[in-house]
Amino acid sequence: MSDAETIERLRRIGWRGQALPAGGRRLARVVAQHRAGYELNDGKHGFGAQPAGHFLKRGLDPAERPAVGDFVEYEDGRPPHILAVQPRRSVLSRAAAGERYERQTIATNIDYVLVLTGLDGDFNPARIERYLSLIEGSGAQPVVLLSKLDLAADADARLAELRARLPAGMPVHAINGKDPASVAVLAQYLQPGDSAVLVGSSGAGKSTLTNTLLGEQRMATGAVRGHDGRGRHTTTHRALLPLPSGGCLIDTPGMRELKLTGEEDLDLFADIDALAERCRFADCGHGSEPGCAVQAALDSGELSPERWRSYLKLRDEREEQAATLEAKLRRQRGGRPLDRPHGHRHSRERE
Ligand SMILES: Nc1nc2c(ncn2[C@@H]2O[C@H](COP(=O)(O)OP(=O)(O)OP(=O)(O)O)[C@@H](O)[C@H]2O)c(=O)[nH]1
Ligand SMILES: [Zn+2]
Repeated sequence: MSDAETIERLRRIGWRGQALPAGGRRLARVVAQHRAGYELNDGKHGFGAQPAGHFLKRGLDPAERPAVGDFVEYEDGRPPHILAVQPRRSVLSRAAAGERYERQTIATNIDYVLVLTGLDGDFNPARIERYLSLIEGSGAQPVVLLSKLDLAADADARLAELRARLPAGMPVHAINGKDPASVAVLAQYLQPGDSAVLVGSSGAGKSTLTNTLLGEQRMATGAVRGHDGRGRHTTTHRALLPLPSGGCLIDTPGMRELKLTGEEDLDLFADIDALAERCRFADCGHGSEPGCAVQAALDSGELSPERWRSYLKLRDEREEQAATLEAKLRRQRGGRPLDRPHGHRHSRERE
């Protein structure tokens, strides 16, 4: 196969690089990560691969290991070996829930994160804001999608509520995930070379929307879920799905259970931060302090009470999460605080 053909094939699965690697190395995208190794796709075939030894070294920052979405250079063999990870254009990550403090990479090289919420009982603006804060800083663009438009009597009110809460300019689309005409509005995020992930709680309609985008029945949906009818997880694989519109969808069950990392910026609430800078006291608690710009904005209606409450909730959640992570890390280091190098232990303890 010619280089031009290879490049064309890789572009189809989201590669944005210019030159193919030299020295007999090939390129493919990581579509799944298992305990036993990786699954790669080169735009034509899926195949298993192992990471080269240097990726397994203890003490290596987990962020440097190959992750779903990565374009990797590999060497053919039995099995093929991943030798290098190409620079990433975006990284979605969260705090790992495990023993040690680690940032877990959920997916890389994602252009759009489609945050899907049903306009039914699933509808929860606070949860949408949490997703958005997870995406903040990743390099990917969030898009808010509301499914089950066909079932919702109060869709307009819910849309208005949501738009009032979200930052201006945040794309929001209400769709019927079962209807190709309704879903067509998403083509702008799924153009050739684009990579998107679909996140949202179980039953929100991720598989349904994926099927409509694919134009075929590729994934098991809740409709064929069988006896319990409660919408338990049915999607058991991760995959890279090239779409007819030219983009591709990466399916990452890892994002389903959302956890804040304690590291996110609260950039979503930049307007509130700007307000707080106008408070008379730099350490204003925005309660009953004199000259509090936040309270003044609440009084004048410039800041809505809902938005202020979500800000406080998100901030508390983030602080709690950060404290948990810090406690974990401290336990792991034998009780020493975070930034204390081993050699300074005795002198610091006398302080
Ligand atoms: N009427 C209507 N039903 C929908 C829509 N989207 C999803 N559904 C239904 O909602 C149920 C759950 O949809 P799924 O696509 O399985 O949800 P999911 O997010 O993939 O769920 P998990 O696989 O558990 O994560 C199914 O019965 C779908 O048919 C929609 O836009 N309109
Ligand atoms: Zn204040």
